[in-house]
Amino acid sequence: MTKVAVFGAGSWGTAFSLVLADAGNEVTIWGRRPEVAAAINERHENTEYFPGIELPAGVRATTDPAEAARGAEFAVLSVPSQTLRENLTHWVDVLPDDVVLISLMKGVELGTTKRMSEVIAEVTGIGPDRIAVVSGPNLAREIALREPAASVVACTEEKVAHRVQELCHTPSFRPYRSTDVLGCELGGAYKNVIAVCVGMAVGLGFGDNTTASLITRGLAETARLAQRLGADPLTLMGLAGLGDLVATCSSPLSRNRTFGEKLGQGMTTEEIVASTRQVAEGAKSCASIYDLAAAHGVDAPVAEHVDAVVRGEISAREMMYAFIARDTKHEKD
Ligand SMILES: NC(=O)C1=CN([C@@H]2O[C@H](COP(=O)(O)OP(=O)(O)OC[C@H]3O[C@@H](n4cnc5c(N)ncnc54)[C@H](O)[C@@H]3O)[C@@H](O)[C@H]2O)C=CC1
Ligand SMILES: O=C(CO)COP(=O)(O)O
Repeated sequence: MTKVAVFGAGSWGTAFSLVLADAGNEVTIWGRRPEVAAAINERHENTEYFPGIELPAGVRATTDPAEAARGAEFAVLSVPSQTLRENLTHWVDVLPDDVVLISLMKGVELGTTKRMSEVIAEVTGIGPDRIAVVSGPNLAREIALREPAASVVACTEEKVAHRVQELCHTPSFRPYRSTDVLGCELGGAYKNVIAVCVGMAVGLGFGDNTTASLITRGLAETARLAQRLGADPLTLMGLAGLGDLVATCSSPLSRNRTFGEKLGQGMTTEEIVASTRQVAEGAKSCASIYDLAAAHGVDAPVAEHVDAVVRGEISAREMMYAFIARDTKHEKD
């Protein structure tokens, strides 16, 4: 049986642990809160995030990172993106030699504009051939309910992507493989920003023309930056791009879309943050993605305007009409 450590007992860390256990692996989750770890061990349930959903017997939990990592062939990282660097600094010494790291996170670091795989490489010194990412239309609750879904496992070393693919293939979860780590990560992080934007349109009471226009132009913006950075534009047409974008922008389960909806209804960022414990990555990554685009001379109006609304500099309504007022241009530009 393969031993897998999962760092992060939130929604996706827990749901992905269930996938890994369904695939026949022995999973130990590291969680910060003792009561969450105790409920997983004693009741086979993450009472905080998925009350009522039974976790397989192959999933255990601990608050001790060394215990979670002991003997693990793979270590999955699933904490909020902006906390990864600090957390990983504490975990790096307990990671077994030759471990393969798998990032589930969809964000870009503020200040450095680094993707999560880049932060992992920097903090651990592990090469890209042992760092994989999993990204796709995978709303955690639907995955935990074993509703059929597909995803992408990306690693620059295809053999490793293949190993991770086998690690998480179950009767309800179908992973495809890719070597385009950059495209997959950027697709996942950018769609969160676009979902915040779409949520604002929903909150303002606008209909499907508005949301479809934002989704489509948001995807064009993502592909533009991805291509400039060296990704394969076709990755953005796949599960980690279009697939995830559609799922997140259309689902009331999405935290990012919900965050935007509340902005559209007139709540401030501070009020929304105070109203939930769950992370909406797009509300942070809008700033880092905009910085990344600006540094590479790429036009990124969605990231730029979402950031301005999140900061309270303009209203959601002003953002919507600012998009329409932009200079006309060719659709391919
Ligand atoms: N929830 C979903 O449907 C999906 C989420 N993701 C991504 O997975 C990553 C993790 O998100 P979720 O599990 O959904 O978030 P969550 O908000 O459900 O859980 C985050 C977990 O991290 C913990 N945490 C918060 N701050 C922390 C800190 N400073 N140090 C250590 N732990 C901390 C929380 O206690 C919680 O256990 C994000 O990057 C998200 O974009 C990706 C695919 C699906
Ligand atoms: O990444 C996700 C689905 O693939 C989850 O989206 P939210 O973080 O917006 O809930």
